[in-house]
Amino acid sequence: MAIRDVLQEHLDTISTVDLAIFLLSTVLIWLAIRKAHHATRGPLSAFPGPRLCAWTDLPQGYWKVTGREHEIMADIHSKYGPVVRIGPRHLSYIGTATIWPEIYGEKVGYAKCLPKDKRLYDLIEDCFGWKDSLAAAPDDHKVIRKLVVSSFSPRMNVHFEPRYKGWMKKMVEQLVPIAERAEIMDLGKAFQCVAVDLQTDLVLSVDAGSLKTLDYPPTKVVVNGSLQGVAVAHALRLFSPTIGRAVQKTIVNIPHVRKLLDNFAVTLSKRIDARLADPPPTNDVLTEVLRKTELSPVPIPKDQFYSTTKILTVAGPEAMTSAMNTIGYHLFREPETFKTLVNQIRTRFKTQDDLSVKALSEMDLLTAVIKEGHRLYPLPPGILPRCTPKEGAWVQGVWIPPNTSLGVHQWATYRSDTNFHDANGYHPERWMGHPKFKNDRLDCVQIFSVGARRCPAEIFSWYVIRLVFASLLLNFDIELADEASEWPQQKSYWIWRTRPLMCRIRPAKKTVAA
Ligand code: HEM
Repeated sequence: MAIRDVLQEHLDTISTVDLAIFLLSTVLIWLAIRKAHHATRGPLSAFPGPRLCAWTDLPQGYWKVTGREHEIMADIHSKYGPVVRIGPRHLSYIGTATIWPEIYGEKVGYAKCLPKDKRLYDLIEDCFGWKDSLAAAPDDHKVIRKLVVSSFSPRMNVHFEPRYKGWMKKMVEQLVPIAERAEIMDLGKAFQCVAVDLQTDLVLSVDAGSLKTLDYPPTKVVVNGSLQGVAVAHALRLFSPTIGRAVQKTIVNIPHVRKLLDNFAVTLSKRIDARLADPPPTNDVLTEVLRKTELSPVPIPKDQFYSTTKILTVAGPEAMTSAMNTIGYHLFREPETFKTLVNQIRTRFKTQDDLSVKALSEMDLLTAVIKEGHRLYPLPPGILPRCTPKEGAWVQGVWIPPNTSLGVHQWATYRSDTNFHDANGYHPERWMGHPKFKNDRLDCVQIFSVGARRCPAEIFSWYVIRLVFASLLLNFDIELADEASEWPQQKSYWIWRTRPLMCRIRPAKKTVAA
């Protein structure tokens, strides 16, 4: 019998359902073999890591949702080494002075910077519809960034110094009555309020009025309320960008959530419109942004201009507050460092008016305290993910295949014993050349990132953080309250969900007994 006849005979006896099951099984088996090959023999199989992570992004997604991803990743790095495979297409690195520029720096010229991993960065655009510089694609980013960098130049910081000092005075005035009653308060509120008011004034010449109430502004409610949702959306996008986006769209369109997000965006838009209609007598950041917009050889779309202005008034204060919380918490719980710094400040400056950005930048202990705080609770604690392009990329002499998400894990880097002596301990003296810490790799700390997409407001942040702490220590005696004992247990959902920083404040004595 010819082969054709045999096949014909069998096909006649196979039902359509059997055929469908057969085809489906074949596809599933083929997919399973492909997955197994990618997990165990693919180009990333040479990297160590938890076995399940080579097969699926589920563990990584789960860690993100728990809010404890930072600690889990530090454990994973100490078990598997400096480069770990944390997903089928994900690598996490312990940062060093050379790894940072390799992943985040310009490779050859600007265009060769690794693009951001959209699975995280598109989340913001999909929530608010903002096309800001954080999430912008490389070409758009090039244009948007020019709008903001000059606003934070050293020259502009000198121009803005009287404004900074004005806001410090207002913060102190608001805290004086509380100190006179020796009350316990959440000092995090003072950090948040001064950051929001100062920044809104700087960008839009508007008084946001937060310090007047000394309470968290409405933006904080939106940010804190959405953090875990953002982590869930991110986790789903790792698993499947399409499903993740669909679920996120469903959530943000729940009427209550939509209203909250829209109110948030509309309030900001109205503030920008009001400022545009009524220019202030002295230049603010928007003056600079408008000037750059007019000079730009490429027309800047209106939505990009608004989004950029919005991100400056929202992302900045959030980052500053988070940084000041961690710097404060660690400083206030170390009596020796605290007393030494207080005495230095009260000896050098007699009144609030004496504080100047230049003089403060010469105070080594203050600088060290800020750096050590940044190191212990970096923002963000996790990875700023980048993605390899279609031709792949070379990192540390190893070829990484296309569409691999990779980045430096900040928390794991800064808590690694390979980089720091007593990595989990608080030692500002490591930044002051103390011999005990001579082997510390201080240059692996890049809290503001590096390369074309690093933070444009680094100098500004330094100025303001120094002024805030000097103002507090000059005017108040501060003590951590028992209620602050749980502060370190705060969770991270890409950024920190900060816990209250409960402190008792009193009017300052002249110097503090050593
Ligand atoms: C201690 C405070 C701050 C820290 C630790 C910090 C950290 C960072 C980091 C790590 C990035 C890179 C993000 C990425 O690669 O996705 C970044 C970007 C950015 N930061 Fe900051 N930042 C701080 C304060 C501020 C302030 C006060 C402002 C606003 C005035 C600001 C505005 C921005 C903007 C606009 C970007 C996007 C830059 C770009 O894409 O070109 N930051 N920041």
